[in-house]
Amino acid sequence: MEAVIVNALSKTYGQEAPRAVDNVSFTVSKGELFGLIGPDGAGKTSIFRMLTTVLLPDGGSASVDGLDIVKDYKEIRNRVGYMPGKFSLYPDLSIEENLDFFATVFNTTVKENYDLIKDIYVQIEPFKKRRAGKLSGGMKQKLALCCALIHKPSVLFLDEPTTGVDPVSRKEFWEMLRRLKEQDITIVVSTPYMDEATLCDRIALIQNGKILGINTPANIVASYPDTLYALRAEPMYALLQAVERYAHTLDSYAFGEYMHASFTGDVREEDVKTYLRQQGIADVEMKKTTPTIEDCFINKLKN
Ligand SMILES: Nc1ncnc2c1ncn2[C@@H]1O[C@H](COP(=O)(O)OP(=O)(O)OP(=O)(O)O)[C@@H](O)[C@H]1O
Repeated sequence: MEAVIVNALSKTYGQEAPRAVDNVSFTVSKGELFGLIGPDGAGKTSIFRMLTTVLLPDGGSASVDGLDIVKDYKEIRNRVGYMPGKFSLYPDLSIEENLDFFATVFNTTVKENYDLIKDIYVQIEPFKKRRAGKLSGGMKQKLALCCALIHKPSVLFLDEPTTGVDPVSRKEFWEMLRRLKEQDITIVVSTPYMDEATLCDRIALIQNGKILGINTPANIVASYPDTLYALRAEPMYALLQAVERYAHTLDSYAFGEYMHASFTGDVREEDVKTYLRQQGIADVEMKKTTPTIEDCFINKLKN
């Protein structure tokens, strides 16, 4: 069964502006962990806001848990949990006061649904008297997740939950999401971190309000159309410029301590190295590399 159905959803802010969300369609199955992957301004937040009924679409339709986001907005609000990208807690309330507050808003108690948040809450419980404004990024994020879960939603929307959080807390957070998924909660999560994309069951790559592709991370990587190389030489900027100038280069960009590049099919590794030697770049390390989601994203943007 589909937990979320999005059909040609659109949103424009103001008359002159380009569409922030442009004819977006996708579905999310019950119990699926679905990722919206895209850079700042891609339209992720606008999609979340429409699906959680805090923003009206101006085109298309969508349903969550079988309910229409416009007609059934009141009922949807009881069924979804929403963790907005920006800090959503009350900084002057303590951890336990924040949680109690969210439970009360939804006519429930922390006790009633404690099982659902237990794993996460025990990690911040020692600090339960501390004000939310004084918590570390990772702790705030755990508390925000508890608050979004406390009314036992069937669909959880998490907008960039790990932005600005340290790597260890990010890893823990994704482990928590996998455990929630086992409890049959459908999760739609957005992230600008490409490495997190691989942790989703399926992802939608999104840019300028449009979906560039939807598939499992493995299938997205498998559908990368060219042979991708990682190259390195000293100095890197000379290598980058030389590869960019090369007539047979399809795509080239810096990637960590390497650069990534793809070439037209008729070019062999030796040809590239010969060309680079002619350009005065001798000691080139060049190897085939498996594309990451980020490479796939860059490739789709170009085509
Ligand atoms: N209230 C608003 N008024 C005008 N334009 C807006 C408004 N909210 C968003 N936009 C514009 O709509 C586009 C999509 O923004 P949105 O916040 O949905 O993207 P995003 O992928 O969530 O990015 P971010 O992580 O920066 O929030 C952007 O160009 C943004 O400037």
